[in-house]
Amino acid sequence: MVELFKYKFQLGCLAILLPLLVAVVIIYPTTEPLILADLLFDGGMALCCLYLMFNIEELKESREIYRILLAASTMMFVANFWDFADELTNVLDSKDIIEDILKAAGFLLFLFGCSQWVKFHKKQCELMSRLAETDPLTGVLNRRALTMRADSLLSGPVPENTIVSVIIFDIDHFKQVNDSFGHQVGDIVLVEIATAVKSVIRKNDYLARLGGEEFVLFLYDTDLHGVKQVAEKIRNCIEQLTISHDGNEITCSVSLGLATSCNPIPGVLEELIGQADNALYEAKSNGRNCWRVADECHNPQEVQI
Ligand SMILES: Nc1nc2c(ncn2[C@@H]2O[C@H](COP(=O)(O)OP(=O)(O)OP(=O)(O)O)[C@@H](O)[C@H]2O)c(=O)[nH]1
Repeated sequence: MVELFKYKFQLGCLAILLPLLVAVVIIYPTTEPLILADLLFDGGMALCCLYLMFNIEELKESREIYRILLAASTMMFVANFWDFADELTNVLDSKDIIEDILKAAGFLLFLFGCSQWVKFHKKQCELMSRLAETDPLTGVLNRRALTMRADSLLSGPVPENTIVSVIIFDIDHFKQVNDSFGHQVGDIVLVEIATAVKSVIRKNDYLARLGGEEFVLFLYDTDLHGVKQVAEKIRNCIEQLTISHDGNEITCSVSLGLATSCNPIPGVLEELIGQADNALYEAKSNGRNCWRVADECHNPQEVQI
């Protein structure tokens, strides 16, 4: 009901101003063109400001940015409408200076409000793209964002002989952590593990959470020797990690599957994830807390760095 009233009120305001503008054109056909143009301009500006005022009002957000824009559009509306009424009734001159000051102040405030709005909008866009790209629990990338990043990297010029690799790792017996300490502690463990892994990889390696307790790491320009070193670093750092919570000391281990490709084209990531997943399965069946390489799955070797 309130909404309807407001909508009607808005229409009502427009309905008053529009006929006034029409009246100007009809009643003053002999008016000098410049004065007529001035009248139309002031009336048009008053209408635009009124429209802006109501649109900001309808947002119902009491952010500073909207308050500034609302104040600016109100000032400009009052000044323009006043000017318009002044010219129309020929009361002229007396208050011109006040109208002009109000108009100028409103316009300056409006410009300031617009610049603030651009900054606010930029921040909102950044926040939204961060939310769309990251896993809310651990803050690492989600699978979709990882695929997009890898594909865009590989669709550009890639130097010859570039080798790309993938590591998938999964926390061992994570169900036991949840069952023993609760789901919330399980979440803390996931965050700690993601943080620990981030601390041992390069800045340009992409870490993402595939879901549950499974993570994937995309390594650009990393050959088999390199990916084995990274896998061992991760395995070792998680093995050393102790998470303290409510007097409990929680330790974990991870199993890892590795895959490498010397054909770095868009789409290769999905292929590598599939291969690394098979290798991860091998690592799990071979006692966990170890890594296996996709091509070597049928002839698994012990960790040797
Ligand atoms: N706390 C928490 N637990 C999760 C989340 N996602 C999945 N899980 C749990 O992770 C556990 C995964 O269990 P399983 O798939 O049996 O794997 P596991 O116990 O780690 O055993 P292995 O992988 O074979 O070593 C389940 O208990 C899930 O409920 C999450 O976001 N937070």
